[in-house]
Amino acid sequence: MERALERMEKLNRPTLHRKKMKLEMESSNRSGKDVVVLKDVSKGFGDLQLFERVNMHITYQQRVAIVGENGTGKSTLIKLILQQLNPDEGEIRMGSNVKVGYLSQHVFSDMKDKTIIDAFRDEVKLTEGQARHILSRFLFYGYTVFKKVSQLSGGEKMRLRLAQLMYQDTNLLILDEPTNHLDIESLEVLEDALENYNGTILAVSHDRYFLNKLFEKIYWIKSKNVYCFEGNFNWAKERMVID
Ligand SMILES: Nc1ncnc2c1ncn2[C@@H]1O[C@H](COP(=O)(O)OP(=O)(O)OP(=O)(O)O)[C@@H](O)[C@H]1O
Repeated sequence: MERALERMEKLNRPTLHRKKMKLEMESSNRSGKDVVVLKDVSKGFGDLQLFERVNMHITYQQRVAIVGENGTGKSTLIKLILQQLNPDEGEIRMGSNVKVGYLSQHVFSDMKDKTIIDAFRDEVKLTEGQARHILSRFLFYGYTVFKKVSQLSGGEKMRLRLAQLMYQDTNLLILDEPTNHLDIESLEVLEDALENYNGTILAVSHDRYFLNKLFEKIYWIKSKNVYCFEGNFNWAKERMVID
């Protein structure tokens, strides 16, 4: 609540203090129209049945969010789509030429000793000058690019990972709770980047402001079912309460 108020105050300000980020996002090779299709998918762990006979259909350039109470299986659904887990039943299909970029909450565990610029250039082949120019758009100015990844806050790590994903050859971004623990400036960078992204976005989030601002289709997990709403989060919420 406090953070929501802080954000509203900031947004009501006539001018933002930082320079608006301008990204010419490359979603180079587009994917086919069908991006992710789930047909009658069921998944559980032992006695815990998470969902039964779930269907999903995500098409190119849709902004799709998965919501639901804690423990309903949102991250599990993402892991199924990423093929990190297998379904108990049903079929999961990725469309043609889908190139996934995944932003999880546990990034860079293997890159702790690298600097920001080295971690970025490991993933995106650019000269140092080009890399520094891009990193400044993600709020890493001047000598901050030489800071070690191990010293970064959660918000800084997210910005670095986002910078990598935006300049890699992806056309489907999968984001697991991307706004968790972010400061206001990092939230704005994230929102700007996603607004400008040319590909498809699939995110798990609890952040209502973020959900309403960016997403047009909601999959809501409740009581082992997944309900689909072609509208924003508030619209979906009204219908979930009525049903
Ligand atoms: N590999 C696993 N083995 C056994 N149980 C698991 C496994 N992964 C997840 N679970 C259980 O499945 C349930 C759903 O977990 P999941 O992380 O998908 O939920 P979630 O909706 O993403 O939750 P949250 O909103 O709290 O992040 C939880 O009870 C979790 O403990």
